[in-house]
Amino acid sequence: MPVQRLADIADEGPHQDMASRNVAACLSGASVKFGSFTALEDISLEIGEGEFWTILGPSGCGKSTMLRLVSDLVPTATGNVEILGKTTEAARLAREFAFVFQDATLLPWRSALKNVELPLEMGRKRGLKIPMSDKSPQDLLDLVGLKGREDALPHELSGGMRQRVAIARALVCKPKLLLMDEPFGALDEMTRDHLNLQLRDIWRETGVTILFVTHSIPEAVFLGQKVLMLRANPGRVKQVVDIDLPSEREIALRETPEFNRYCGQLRRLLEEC
Ligand SMILES: Nc1ncnc2c1ncn2[C@@H]1O[C@H](COP(=O)(O)OP(=O)(O)OP(=O)(O)O)[C@@H](O)[C@H]1O
Repeated sequence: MPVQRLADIADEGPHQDMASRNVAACLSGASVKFGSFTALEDISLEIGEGEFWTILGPSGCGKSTMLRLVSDLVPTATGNVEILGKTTEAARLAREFAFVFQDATLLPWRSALKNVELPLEMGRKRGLKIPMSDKSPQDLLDLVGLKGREDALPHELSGGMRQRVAIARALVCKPKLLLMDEPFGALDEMTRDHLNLQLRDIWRETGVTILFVTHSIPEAVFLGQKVLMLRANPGRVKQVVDIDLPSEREIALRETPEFNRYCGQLRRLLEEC
């Protein structure tokens, strides 16, 4: 599958200056309970605007719950969560964030372009003043490498293409925060590699903050500036690992000793969780 790369990206742009960063998400001693079960406990984190965080941890440790907490889908039992200085509810109403799930959840009777336009249409129908990307839905489809496939119906697209439509749809309301829950988990390795490259490009082009849940250690290292390792029972922060790798990431990076050192470090951390 040909990959459309963004040739004109010269540097890290807004992502470079980590010292003077604004905060996209601030969690202070946040816990989540389901009945008497504590899913997340005492989570304190500051995620800077424009940063790319990946989240790893054993099955059931609370990775998805963490995204649901940030996106106002589950309440805090204790502690506090702020998104761009707002409550999670205010951030949700202002459409500060968007979700991409493992399943693209496209409407099967609408074309790729019509699926991308859907959030704008729904906003208009409800009379909501919603933010719009500087890029048109067509531009966003181009950005994710689907130029020429705008009229295709979801069943005419591959799984990877459907996920790209879902990413374009997530970007159409210009979210400041993109929450991605194993979006490439069901795809074959080659397609996943291509989409990893494209996602890095999209991140650098748009400046969006990304929280990305994955089960794959190499994917977490390849994508992230920081890897959040959660441990289980109850879900707590095990460690945040800074990934100090070049900002230009090509697939060949995965064969370097530095990359494999990070993978080894995270594998050992995961074994301790
Ligand atoms: N609505 C709910 N009601 C009760 N328990 C829940 C609910 N949602 C999640 N849980 C529990 O909270 C814990 C964390 O679930 P979560 O889905 O966040 O884990 P995860 O790390 O994303 O798992 P996986 O890696 O397997 O996808 C699990 O024990 C799960 O059973």
